[in-house]
Amino acid sequence: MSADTRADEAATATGDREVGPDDGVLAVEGLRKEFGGLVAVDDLSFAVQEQEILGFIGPNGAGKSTTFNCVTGTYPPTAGTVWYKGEEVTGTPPHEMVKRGMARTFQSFAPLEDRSVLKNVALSMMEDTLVTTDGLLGEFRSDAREICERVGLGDRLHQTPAELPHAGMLRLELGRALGTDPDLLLVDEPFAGLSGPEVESVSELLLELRDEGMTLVVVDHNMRGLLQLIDRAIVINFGSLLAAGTPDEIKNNPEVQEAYLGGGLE
Ligand SMILES: Nc1ncnc2c1ncn2[C@@H]1O[C@H](COP(=O)(O)OP(=O)(O)OP(=O)(O)O)[C@@H](O)[C@H]1O
Repeated sequence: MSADTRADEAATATGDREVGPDDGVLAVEGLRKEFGGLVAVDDLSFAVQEQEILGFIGPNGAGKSTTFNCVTGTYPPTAGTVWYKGEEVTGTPPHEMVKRGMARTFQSFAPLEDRSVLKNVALSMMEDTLVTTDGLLGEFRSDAREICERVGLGDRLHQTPAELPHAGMLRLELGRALGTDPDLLLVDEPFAGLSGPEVESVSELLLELRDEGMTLVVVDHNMRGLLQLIDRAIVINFGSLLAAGTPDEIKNNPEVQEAYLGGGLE
């Protein structure tokens, strides 16, 4: 990353400069989301560069999921602008954002419980196809199998979600998102409940996706896992931007340490 880009990002992070449509593959300016009297996200601006892995960090209730929900069209923002690939997409509904190449995973898994792993992934690939017969699903089956293998579920194709261990559910959630063939993937807590080796394995998969051209935004509470994975992070607290920088800059930022852990980021 050039010194100019870094300086620009620093200016953005401190609110010295407005974010615009050309600032990244995803650009967000002045995002605000209110729920009744509660301000969950307050004047948040950031940009995500193509093919980077951006960490999205903040304590519980900081507004991370709400930001994801506003960016992906699940919630209409109260104010602010979202651009994706240079086009304004503020308030565009989720199915339209998926068509434009943006996918997300959820903290709470919602696969179709009565369908196999393979069918769950195949169904995510069908987009607007309004047919759910096994015959039509068959067209998607070989690509779905490849995705299942990719996310480490190649030996569990015919199991139902209920038969999967926690890490398997997480992999299925990733598989269902990959089934939509995204250019930008927002990943909500990919490491939650995973063992050390599982964190490493999921990290490797996310890095591979990035190396193949995908852009990723990743939220997680596992700071150690996250800081090893990401190129850059933004930190929010009480819905507002607190800091932006490289993993080292984030680790050494006293405000971040204070807000996130009450000092001492490991
Ligand atoms: N649908 C909603 N209705 C009302 N309040 C909401 C809603 N969604 C989120 N909030 C509130 O908005 C604030 C931000 O929540 P959000 O889930 O975005 O935080 P978060 O950073 O993702 O937290 P966590 O790490 O615990 O998932 C919280 O105070 C939360 O209670």
